[in-house]
Amino acid sequence: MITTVTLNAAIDKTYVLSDFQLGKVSRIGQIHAVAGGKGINAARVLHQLGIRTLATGFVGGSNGDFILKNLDQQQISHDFVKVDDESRICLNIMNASNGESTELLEKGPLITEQQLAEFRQKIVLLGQQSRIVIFSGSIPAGLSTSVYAELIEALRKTNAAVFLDTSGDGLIHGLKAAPFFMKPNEDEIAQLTGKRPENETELVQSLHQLADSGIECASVSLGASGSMTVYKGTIYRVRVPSIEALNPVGSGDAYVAGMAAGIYQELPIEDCLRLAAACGTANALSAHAGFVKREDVDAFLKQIEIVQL
Ligand SMILES: Nc1ncnc2c1ncn2[C@@H]1O[C@H](COP(=O)(O)OP(=O)(O)O)[C@@H](O)[C@H]1O
Ligand SMILES: O=P(O)(O)OC[C@H]1O[C@](O)(COP(=O)(O)O)[C@@H](O)[C@@H]1O
Repeated sequence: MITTVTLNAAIDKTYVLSDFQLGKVSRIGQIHAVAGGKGINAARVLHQLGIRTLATGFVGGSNGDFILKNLDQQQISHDFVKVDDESRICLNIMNASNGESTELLEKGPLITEQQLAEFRQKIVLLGQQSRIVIFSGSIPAGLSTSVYAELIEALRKTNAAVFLDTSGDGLIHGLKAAPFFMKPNEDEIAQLTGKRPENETELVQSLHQLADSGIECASVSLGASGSMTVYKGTIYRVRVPSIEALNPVGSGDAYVAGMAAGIYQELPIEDCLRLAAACGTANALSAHAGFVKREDVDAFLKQIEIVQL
């Protein structure tokens, strides 16, 4: 089984507008609302790939009830710690006239020490039953920025391989706990290494820097330009087909899910990278965040180009 952790679960709401302008009244065309937050998005994609998955983390209030009900409707197994505060809404305003997305992300509920202790016990039990545990997304209020590092340490006594996909100080502390896999995007790699890579040579240097700090595998995702990965000291450049992206929000989560699915199925590394990239690209075709169609993934698998640098 793969367990995904979403400490800051959300209702991912998408408004599709024919034209969106700041400071003007806008009438909304379509609305989509699904259970979200990065780990839940990854769980949905894993489920769509047919991998046994369980989603955990914290949920609260009526938004939390919506999230659990929506997971049930999608037949995604879950085991969350309930909190008193309200889970957040993450709003993506999609401007259909130019394809631009504007994301407004609430900060999420307050988590108490006691609720964290309850979660720590749960994740160790789940870790014992999982081959992979994926920690994704921002850290809600009340929790320290070292929470991911602490939880990764707590999982050391299990055999689960840990994936980490977060940003800011949580990412910087998390790196010290040496997860098996990380997926920073360009902004996040700059937070980690102190320098935004300006070209592919600098990107390679940044990836070697991550590998030197004990990460076995790290991918920097580059949106429509694909990704670059270091695995056991070798660098792979992955290029994806050019598509008419509808909504790339959640592509990073789909990429992480594809990578986890590949590692879970013990595929060779190049096939893991192909599956990750195909899932990221397939997600960009969907209006929903963290959603892929198997037929799109299969079609893209044949079009991904990988070279070893
Ligand atoms: N517009 C796009 N066209 C094709 N593939 C895309 C596009 N956007 C994202 N992807 C795929 O999804 C992966 C992750 O997307 P990215 O936007 O880099 O992540 P994040 O959402 O974390 O910033 C990319 O490496 C690529 O494989
Ligand atoms: O937990 P965070 O970092 O606030 O991010 C939450 C948001 O990230 C997303 O999961 C999308 O992330 P990606 O586009 O990076 O995959 C949204 O669906 C969600 O609303």
